[in-house]
Amino acid sequence: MDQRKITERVFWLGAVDWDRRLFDALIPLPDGTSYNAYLVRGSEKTALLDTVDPPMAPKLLAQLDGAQDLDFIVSHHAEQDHSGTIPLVLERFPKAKVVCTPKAKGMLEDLLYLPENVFVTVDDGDTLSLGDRTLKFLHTPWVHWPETMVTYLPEEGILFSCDFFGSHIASSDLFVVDQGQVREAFKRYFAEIMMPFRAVIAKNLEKVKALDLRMIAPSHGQILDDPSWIIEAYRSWISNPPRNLVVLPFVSMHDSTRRMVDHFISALALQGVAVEPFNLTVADIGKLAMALVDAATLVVATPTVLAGPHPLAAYAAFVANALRPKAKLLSVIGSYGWGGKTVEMLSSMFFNLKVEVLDPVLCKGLPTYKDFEALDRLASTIASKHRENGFS
Ligand SMILES: Cc1cc2nc3c(=O)[nH]c(=O)nc-3n(C[C@H](O)[C@H](O)[C@H](O)COP(=O)(O)O)c2cc1C
Repeated sequence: MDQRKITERVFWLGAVDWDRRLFDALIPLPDGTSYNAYLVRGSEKTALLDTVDPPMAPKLLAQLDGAQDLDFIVSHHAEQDHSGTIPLVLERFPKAKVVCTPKAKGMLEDLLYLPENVFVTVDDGDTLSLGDRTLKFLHTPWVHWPETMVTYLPEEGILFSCDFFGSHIASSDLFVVDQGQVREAFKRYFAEIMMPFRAVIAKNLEKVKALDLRMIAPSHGQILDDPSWIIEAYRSWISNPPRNLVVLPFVSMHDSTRRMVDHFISALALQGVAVEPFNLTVADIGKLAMALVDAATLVVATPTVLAGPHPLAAYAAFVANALRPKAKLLSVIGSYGWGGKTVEMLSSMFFNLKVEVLDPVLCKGLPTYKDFEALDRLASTIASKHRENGFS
């Protein structure tokens, strides 16, 4: 992809990664992704905002072929998918200065071996004149690392938001064309990357809302030329009360837990509670994260294996705890053969969540009618607690 003009003074550079299917060695990318860099050409100075993931460096460098000068490389975020090509850009433009927060400076030194003398650090609210264009830097610590910032271009009303408002989408459309189509990608990104920092994101959302905003240009996915809907979507994901929904990650080796899960899904449905089950042997962990954005209740279903939960259930519990969803209720169901500490071990893994732990339902071997009755009671308890709390 060649560089693309956004306005007379602002250009998209970067790479569309159509084939990538896994991010951070963890996150599934069903739609690929992009690494967006932006070039702002003022009447006197030129700035490149972020770079690309190192395997894509040749694409960015080719887009910079023929560029006369580059005065600044703004690094919003030290993670290598945005910063990793800074050393190569500096080789091409040795006089360029790297503009970042004081915290990012240390991190870029650590992560990229950048020497101290290439940096200009900026405080929250600082501006940098490029002549007839101005870069205003807004610190956004913990969106989603401690060193992050965003850049506002007041003359154009553009916010270069880096990972904030990002989405993993590979597309030839520079701008969002169909909000309905891309909403899930934005939600997936929020769930996987931003949800653990909800309180901080809420504050930064207020900062962004105060700007005269015509465009949000993130570092992954498409540019938003109608920023209002994504700001409202973020607000709802952060602040809306949880929904009348149970997220049910499960695993079963010999069908006993599976039979409990099937019964429990029906029992919840009969009580008017929505359920999203995730078979952990095949589940897309991004979809699980998205469901956790909304769910009022999390129930983990697992057999006992070597005295504790099945490792896949432990993995799902670890991820759910790390994402810090707004769930208010938690329980465990599953089957065992002779004994173990499955419930104790799983419950102790949710130390980040402020949840009420409901009585577990464990059965020996295959579930009997008594176990199904216990599952009915658990479903009924969940339904009434959802009703009492007004989760709809
Ligand atoms: C590798 C393995 C390890 C197991 N370890 C335990 C254990 O430590 N304690 C226990 O009570 N049952 C243990 N079991 C038995 C299972 O928990 C039991 O068969 C259960 O009913 C399986 O549920 P499932 O049909 O949903 O897979 C183990 C089973 C397997 C295959």
